[in-house]
Amino acid sequence: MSSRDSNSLVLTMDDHELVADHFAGVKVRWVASKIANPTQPGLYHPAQPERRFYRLTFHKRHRQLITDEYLPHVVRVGKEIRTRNRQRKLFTNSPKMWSHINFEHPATFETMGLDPAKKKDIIDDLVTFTESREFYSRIGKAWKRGYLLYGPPGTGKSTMIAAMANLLNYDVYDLELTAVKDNTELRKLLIETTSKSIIVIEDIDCSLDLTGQRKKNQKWLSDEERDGKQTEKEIAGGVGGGSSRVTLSGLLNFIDGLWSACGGERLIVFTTNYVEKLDPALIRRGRMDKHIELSYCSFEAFKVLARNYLKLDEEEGDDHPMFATVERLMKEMKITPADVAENLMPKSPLDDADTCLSRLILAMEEAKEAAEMEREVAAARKLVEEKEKKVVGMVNGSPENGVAPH
Ligand SMILES: Nc1ncnc2c1ncn2[C@@H]1O[C@H](COP(=O)(O)OP(=O)(O)OP(=O)(O)O)[C@@H](O)[C@H]1O
Repeated sequence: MSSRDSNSLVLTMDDHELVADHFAGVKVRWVASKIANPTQPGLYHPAQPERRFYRLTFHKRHRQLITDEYLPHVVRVGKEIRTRNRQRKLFTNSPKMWSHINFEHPATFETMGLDPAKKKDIIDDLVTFTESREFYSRIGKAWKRGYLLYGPPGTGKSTMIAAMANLLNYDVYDLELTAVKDNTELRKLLIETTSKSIIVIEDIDCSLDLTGQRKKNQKWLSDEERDGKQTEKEIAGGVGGGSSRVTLSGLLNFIDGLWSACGGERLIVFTTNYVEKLDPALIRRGRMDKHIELSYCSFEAFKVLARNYLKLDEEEGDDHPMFATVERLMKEMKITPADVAENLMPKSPLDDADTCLSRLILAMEEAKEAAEMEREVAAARKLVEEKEKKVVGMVNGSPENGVAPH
């Protein structure tokens, strides 16, 4: 039997069935029982459901152990199982409210092309976070952690968020800031998020005007605001374009104050392709606790992808004859994990590992040539520009720019 919105099996006990359990060397017995409701259904008394319960029996000398340790243990493990089995959700914000679909992204850290040491560091950090409820409460900090994922497009930022959610069994709230009307709406949406969730703001550099300056394109400002009746500070950092007026300060307030007060186990993840564009206030430690750079594919990361995509066995997976060429090329040019993945993907049922690796090598060689060509063109252009400057300098007679005519 499966629960309403989950694919996992749910086992139940039959009436009067007995199940034995052992805890700290003590044997206990659970029996499923029920009591029929004594009231007869009638016109004014609709039929009441029977009362179902579990009877626990154990030797009386273990009473303290059972009440102090065993029962809390059962409750805790039960909650863990429920969390593990529940169907997770992907929420997106349509105007004013969250709507959701089932979250079924298959990415895991195992399948991610990432250096093993970096992978371990991130997994350890996440697992430590989830196990630190008491630590956070002892030091008086809200049980939350901020991650900043940055790097070029196609390096796995979104994939990593899915892997995080799958590792921790969290829901994902994908917050599109440009669809949020103002700070009040932002606050409302964030209060509605539940515990054990990841709140994601992708491409944060595109979502907020993080320079703290007014954007030139201020279509969303009313005439009053444009006339300066609202202070510069109030609107600074508002979302450009669209009709959103979420501000940087609104977002910071939420991260520091309100959200912290919500309690519960939450991660917030920002992603960006341009970390240097972000306001330092937004990403300082304490707000974004862990900064993770996702970059071009390393040889170690390639090996993970190759093993997964090409179904290489253990031996081949580490030392295929074509790997040496890939390793050499990776030192000479940059390729994103997304491009590696795309080239390793079989394009026909006849494609075997060698075909896919040859395709990758060809793509890398072509990209390397194109990059070299681009470099040569750029160098030639620079040379021409410098020569032009010199000529202009000579014509103008400026000693700084060229040789002054006598
Ligand atoms: N490190 C990786 N490991 C495995 N697959 C990856 C990795 N990086 C990228 N991919 C593959 O490339 C595709 C695009 O990756 P993803 O969307 O995660 O990149 P991104 O960094 O979020 O890009 P963008 O900045 O454009 O949003 C994914 O569907 C995935 O299949």
